[in-house]
Amino acid sequence: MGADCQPQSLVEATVQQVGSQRITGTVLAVQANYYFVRLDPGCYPPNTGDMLLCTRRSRLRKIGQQVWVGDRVEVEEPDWAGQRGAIAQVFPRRSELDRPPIANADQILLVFALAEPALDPFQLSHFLVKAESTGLSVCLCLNKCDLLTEVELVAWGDRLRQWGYLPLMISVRENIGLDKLAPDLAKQITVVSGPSGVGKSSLLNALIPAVNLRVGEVSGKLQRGRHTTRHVELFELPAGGLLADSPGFNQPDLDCTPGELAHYFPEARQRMAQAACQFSNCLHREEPDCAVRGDWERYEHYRIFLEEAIARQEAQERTRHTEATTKQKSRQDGQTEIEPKLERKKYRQPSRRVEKQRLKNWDADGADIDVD
Ligand SMILES: Nc1nc2c(ncn2[C@@H]2O[C@H](COP(=O)(O)OP(=O)(O)OP(=O)(O)O)[C@@H](O)[C@H]2O)c(=O)[nH]1
Ligand SMILES: [Zn+2]
Repeated sequence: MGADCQPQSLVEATVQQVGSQRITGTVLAVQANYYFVRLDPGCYPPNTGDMLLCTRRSRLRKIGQQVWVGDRVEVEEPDWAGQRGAIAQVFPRRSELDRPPIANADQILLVFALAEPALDPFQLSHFLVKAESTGLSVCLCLNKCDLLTEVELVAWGDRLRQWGYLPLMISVRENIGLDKLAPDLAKQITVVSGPSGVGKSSLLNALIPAVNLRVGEVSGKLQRGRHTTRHVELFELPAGGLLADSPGFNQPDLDCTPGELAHYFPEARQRMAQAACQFSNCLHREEPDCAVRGDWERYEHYRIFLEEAIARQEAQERTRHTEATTKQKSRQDGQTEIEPKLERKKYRQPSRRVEKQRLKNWDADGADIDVD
C-alpha cells in the first residue's frame, strides 16, 4: 500500500502543517551551547510543549552571529518527540544590553529598598543614570514600604518626583502595590536591576510563583544581602511579558561620555527642552548662559559623574595615544617589548614608491613637490 493511501493521524497532519511554515520563537535561556527557545503560538503541534532545546547552526557560528537571551529566532528541523531543534536565523534586534547580554529588552525595572538597606540617594542616582543610558524606559520601584511611616513615604515620593520619576511604593512582604506593577510588565521584556538585598528575588518569586529563586537573608552588620542571583534567564509572567533578573546590573559602571551625561538626568532634559545653553557643547559647569546649571537637587550628582566621565575620557585618549605612538615588538627570547613608532616624515625612510613619485613630480614640474 502506498503512503498516499494511508490515512494520516491528526498529529501527523499538524506536524506537516507546522513543517511547512516558519517556526519562530524567543530565546529564554542560554546554557553552554544550548538555547531554550519558547515557540510562538501556532508554531508547534498540539500535545507537544512550546519549549525546544536548540543548538545553533554552524553557519551562524561561522558568520559570528551570537544568540542572546531575548533574541527572536527561526528554528529548523524540529524533533517534536525529543523537544530539540536548531536555530537557523536570528532576527534583527530592537535593543541590545551588553553586560549581561540581553536582546530586545523594552524597559528596566529598577528596584531599591526604602529601608534595610537604607535608601542612599547617590547610589540610586548612579543606578538611574546607568539605566537611562541604555535608552530603554525606566520604571522605579521602591520596596519594603512596610518599614516606613506614611509621612516618610510621602517625603520620598515628593523628592523623587522632583528628580523626574514617579516611584511605585511596594512591599513584597505585605503584598502592597504589586497589582499596580503587573500592567506595566505585560507584553514587554523587562530587566530587573538594583543593588543586593532590596528584594529583587522576593519580587520575582511573588510575580511568578513558579520561579522559586533563592531569597537571601540580609546578612551581617553591613545590611548587605548575599548575592544569590546567578545567570540571566527570562521568566514568563502569568499575564504575559518576560522578566530578566540581571546580576550584571547590580554594580553598574557608568561608561557614557561627558557630553551625553546630562541627557540621562530628567531634570536636565527638561531644562534643555525649555531653553538652550549658549554653547552647543556646554558641559553645564561654569559656562556663561547655561540652561542646565541651577539649584536642582541632583545637580551635585551630575557634577560628580561629569568629573568621572571626563577622567574616563582622558584615560581612553591616553591609551589611544600610547597605542598610536608605540608598537609591540617580539624579541628573539620570546619576550615582547614596547618601543616608540618613528614619527612620519621626521625619521622614517621614505618608501620606494613615495620616492619614485617624488622624482616623477619633480620631473614634471621642475620642482620638488611633497606628495606625502
Ligand atoms: N520588610 C521587608 N523585607 C523584605 C521585603 N521584600 C523582601 N524583603 C527581605 O529582604 C531580604 C532580601 O531579599 P532578596 O529578595 O533576597 O533580595 P535581592 O535583591 O534578590 O538580593 P540579591 O539576591 O542579593 O540580589 C530578604 O530577607 C527578604 O525577606 C519587603 O517588602 N519588606
Ligand atoms: Zn549648559
